[in-house]
Amino acid sequence: MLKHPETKYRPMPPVGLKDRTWPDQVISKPPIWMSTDLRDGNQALFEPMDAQRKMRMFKTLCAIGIKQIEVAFPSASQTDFDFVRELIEGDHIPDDVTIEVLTQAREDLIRRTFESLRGARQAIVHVYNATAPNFRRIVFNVDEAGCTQIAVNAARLIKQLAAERPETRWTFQYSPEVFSGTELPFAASVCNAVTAVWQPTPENKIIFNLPATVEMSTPNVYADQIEWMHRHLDQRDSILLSVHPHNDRGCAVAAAELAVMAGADRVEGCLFGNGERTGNVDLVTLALNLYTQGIHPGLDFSNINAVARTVEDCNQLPIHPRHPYVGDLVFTAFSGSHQDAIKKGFAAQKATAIWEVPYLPVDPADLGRTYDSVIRVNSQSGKGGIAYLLESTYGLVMPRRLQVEFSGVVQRHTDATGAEVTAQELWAMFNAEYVQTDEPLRYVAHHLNEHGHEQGIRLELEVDDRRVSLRGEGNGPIDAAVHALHLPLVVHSYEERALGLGANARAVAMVEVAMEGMPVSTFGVGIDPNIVTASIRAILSGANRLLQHADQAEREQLLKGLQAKLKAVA
Ligand SMILES: CC(=O)SCCNC(=O)CCNC(=O)[C@H](O)C(C)(C)COP(=O)(O)OP(=O)(O)OC[C@H]1O[C@@H](n2cnc3c(N)ncnc32)[C@H](O)[C@@H]1OP(=O)(O)O
Ligand SMILES: CC(C)C(=O)C(=O)O
Ligand SMILES: [Mg+2]
Repeated sequence: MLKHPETKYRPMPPVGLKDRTWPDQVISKPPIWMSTDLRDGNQALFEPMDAQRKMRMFKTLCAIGIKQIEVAFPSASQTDFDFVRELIEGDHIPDDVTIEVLTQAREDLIRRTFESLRGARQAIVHVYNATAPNFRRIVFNVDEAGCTQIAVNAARLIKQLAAERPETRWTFQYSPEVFSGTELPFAASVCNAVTAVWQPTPENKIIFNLPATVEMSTPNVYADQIEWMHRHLDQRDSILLSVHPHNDRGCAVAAAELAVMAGADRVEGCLFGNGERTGNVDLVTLALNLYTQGIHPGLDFSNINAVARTVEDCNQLPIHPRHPYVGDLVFTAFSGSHQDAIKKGFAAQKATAIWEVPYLPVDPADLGRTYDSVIRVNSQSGKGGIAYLLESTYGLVMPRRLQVEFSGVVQRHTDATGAEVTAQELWAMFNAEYVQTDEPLRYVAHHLNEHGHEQGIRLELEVDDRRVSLRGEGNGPIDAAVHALHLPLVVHSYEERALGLGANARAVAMVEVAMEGMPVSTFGVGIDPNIVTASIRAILSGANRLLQHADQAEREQLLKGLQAKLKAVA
């Protein structure tokens, strides 16, 4: 990079529109959408779409609800010409959709363009010539008058050829290419010269499309340019003002939005921002930005994944995983505090209509996306995400302190592997850590019996591979089981819940236990179709985990009572 970029690059001068009104405008309705996926998008591909892919893209655009579709540059290639013919002759164009075609402002190309449209019910003929000073000087070698003449001659020819084909309902469109780099008074004067030829009326409007062929400025400058044109075009009420932002500076979406605030009626762009270089403005993002403001864009993205896969197939280009609204990762939270807030947000959302889930600007379900992949767990995650995945996938609702304890187990795993953990892996870890913990005490069976006012239990266990039978009494089965174990076990908390529904439902019991004389407490979990069995298994799980965490001396001390009992029953 240069030490002094000012020796090579010039800043974009401001427009100087002191009384601009666009900053105070609020977009309250969608613009007219025009898709140029099949033209600007198509011309920017490694391999332009073949006829089959073009048709697939066209049908997708129609299904989404786009009513103006630039389908080809018919004079550029036989494929494009034939595609227009196929659309018309095959009657593939819905009545409420208007196809559009692009041509340079050259007589032979314009004639061929009209040829491609023979028999169309309605069509937009779009003609362009570059108006920026470097193009006038370098590409065309004409002065301002010469440049205007190119546009005017083309406009005249288009008007004449349209008049010869009254069976088609024609709309005329003119683009001063590289408008973003054109002096505004000159851009307006070329457009006004074209208006004088086409003589539009409010009932029969023409389209002036003002492209940021190359995005050269901050979006506010583009908005000023559009507002300036909005004020200086002749017969503004007979003109649809269109914008066509490219994304060279990464601001095309913002530029389009500000341009609509500045007076644009129509936006040209491509799905997911395909197009020359860094792309045309992304129509999907624009539409869904409106949607999240409570304004229906008039386009249907209720199955956005299907649209994305089709577009990827047609363009043979992948969509970035972080692309707004559609990327694989945009409804995914990795970090703990985000996961926690999203989990709480989904729970709170059940009680309110207005979308308020933190960190998610849109309900994924509105776009046909599921909550399944909302939360992912890696080393940046906390208890919230883990709890959400286990709850949403397996119906396991953990008490808060168990969430904290288990997240430590997961954290050790993710720190060691560096990898993301799926819900299935979390469930396996949870089972291994709690449910299947059967060393040194393994549950075999239990038998309850009444013992006066007390609950009696006979507990069959395997202890260090030895089958034993232990008896205990208490004020309920759990208390009786604790006494039967002859361990200094204290139960701090107990929770039971159902896992699953109906005949397949199982009980999950979660206990927080400690041993007298040991400073730590831990959780034990039991799962069983029978609630008492689940509870006893939970007690054994907790006891085993405490014993596993104890050092040798502690372990011997804790097991003293049980060992004495085992000797006595031997
Ligand atoms: C910003 C955009 O996206 S614009 C659209 C770009 N898309 C395309 O170009 C589609 C593919 N294009 C093509 O296949 C070809 O360019 C064609 C078939 C349209 C024309 O091909 P050619 O006749 O070989 O001309 P070429 O493309 O080289 O254009 C150069 C000539 O056209 C002139 N020209 C370029 N653009 C325009 C225009 N909009 N209006 C009038 N003349 C133009 C140039 O001044 C140059 O004239 P010169 O030969 O007298 O110096
Ligand atoms: C032809 C015009 C509208 C164009 O694609 C551009 O300027 O980017
Ligand atoms: Mg373009």
